[in-house]
Amino acid sequence: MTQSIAALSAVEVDYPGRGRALGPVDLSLRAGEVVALVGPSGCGKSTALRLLAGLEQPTRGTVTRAAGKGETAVVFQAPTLAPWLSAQANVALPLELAGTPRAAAMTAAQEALTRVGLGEALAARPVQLSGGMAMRVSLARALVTGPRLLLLDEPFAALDEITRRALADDVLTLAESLGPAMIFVTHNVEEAVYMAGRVVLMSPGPGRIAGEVTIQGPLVRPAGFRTTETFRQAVEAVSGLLAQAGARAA
Ligand SMILES: Nc1ncnc2c1ncn2[C@@H]1O[C@H](COP(=O)(O)OP(=O)(O)OP(=O)(O)O)[C@@H](O)[C@H]1O
Repeated sequence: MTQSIAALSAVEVDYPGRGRALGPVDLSLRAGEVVALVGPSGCGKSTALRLLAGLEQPTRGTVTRAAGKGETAVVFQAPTLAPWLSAQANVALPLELAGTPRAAAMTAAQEALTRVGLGEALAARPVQLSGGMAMRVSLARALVTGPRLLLLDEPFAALDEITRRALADDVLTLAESLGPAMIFVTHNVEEAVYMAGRVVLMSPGPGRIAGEVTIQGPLVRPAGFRTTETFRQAVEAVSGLLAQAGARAA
């Protein structure tokens, strides 16, 4: 059986004054797999991601993480780049903080930026970057340390459709060559089905796993995948489950 990189077992989260926000939830991420987390607003997707990242502890239940802190990378919707640093220095930062000498960190950052198509924008400051470029820098910064686990919280939500689609392909190509287990939150059903081998649906009140849809096919999707019957059926299945989860939320 493929190794579990991170797992939630019978996990529950209570927030003071709010009661149970999440659980019980069981969710396991295997090495090299791409999982999408979809569900109505407030159903606990970000909380589940923070637990898997080790950024938050559950009230009850167990979080198992084979990927250590230094092997886990998180990308948020807002790129959170340091405005006073160049793109290259931003990407080099996590390596430098981990003790890599500056010259080696800058070389690795150049390679990572080249991989995401920004080899010509090394010296650019964040203010000079478009939203899509800033997200690419964020991705390069997340991947430069060679994480075993990559978590993305609505990474493309602020971007236009064409940029989203280009980035989706880039992320899959990078995931294929670098091999981290990847889990991302999205509100976009087509994006979830396109990018993930497994779409996990959550329902609110408290947040639970409401269902799961597996999508066959290679990690890097072939041209025209969005027009295939496999894609259409998976979108229909996820949309059906999402409607049920939403009805429970209403
Ligand atoms: N630190 C906190 N204190 C109190 N309540 C919280 C805290 N963090 C999250 N919550 C609550 O827990 C529930 C789950 O929140 P979470 O952000 O995980 O949901 P989500 O599915 O990611 O939502 P969205 O899609 O809107 O981003 C929500 O009702 C939220 O208000």
